[in-house]
Amino acid sequence: MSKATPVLSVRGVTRTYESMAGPLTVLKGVDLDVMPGEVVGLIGPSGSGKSSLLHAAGLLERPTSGDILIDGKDVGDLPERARTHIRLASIGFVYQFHHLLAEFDARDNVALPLRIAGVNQTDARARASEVLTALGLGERLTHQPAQMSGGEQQRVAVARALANRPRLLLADEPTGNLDPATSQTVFEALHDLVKKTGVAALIATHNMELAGHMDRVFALKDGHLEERPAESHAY
Ligand SMILES: Nc1ncnc2c1ncn2[C@@H]1O[C@H](COP(=O)(O)OP(=O)(O)OP(=O)(O)O)[C@@H](O)[C@H]1O
Repeated sequence: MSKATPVLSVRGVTRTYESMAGPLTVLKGVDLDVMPGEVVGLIGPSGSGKSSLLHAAGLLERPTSGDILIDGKDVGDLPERARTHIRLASIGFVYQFHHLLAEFDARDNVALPLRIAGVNQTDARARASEVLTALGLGERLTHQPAQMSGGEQQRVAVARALANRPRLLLADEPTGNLDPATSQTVFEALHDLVKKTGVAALIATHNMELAGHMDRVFALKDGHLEERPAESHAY
């Protein structure tokens, strides 16, 4: 039986920034595979390079060296247009701050990227409603961000990232702005949907309680990834 292909493969990735004090290498040869339906946690102190790794994995930046493979395909040598296409079609992002559009309701915030991807209004709204309902927001479809709690707003951001049915979900401190109980609710909703849809998820977090519920956890230390022993007890 052939082994499944990872959705994301990071191979020997390095990232060096030029700074006033000289070159700063934050990633020193990172290897990581994330499989379909897997939730992988990325931990490490502030400045250890978590966002740098997510930006490389999300094709937002090119690593200094090493390869990024999406569904087994090396995307490093592709022109920017092709990388943008893969990003729009296959990768969803969730950030610490939701960046929802204030004048749009929940459904239209989620439908917007689908409209940009060419889905018609009726279908985009139907799919947005479906994902929002799956995240427990069926009663909030026509609420604007200001009419929702922080946790609800962040679940809308998760719905927006997943509405296009991406292969890969990248989240940078998705619950960093929420209180512990709300963090847990948002994470549970995200985790549940990842497991249902089979998307591969890589989630940077400072929240060790949440990290304990992920399938595997890696710590970034001195530019390298170290796997942390599983203490996970799945939801
Ligand atoms: N564009 C840049 N130019 C120069 N240095 C940068 C740049 N981006 C990041 N850095 C530096 O690289 C290091 C890693 O940053 P990064 O944002 O990846 O860390 P992080 O682990 O995500 O931190 P945090 O948990 O605070 O978000 C930091 O020291 C940061 O100052």
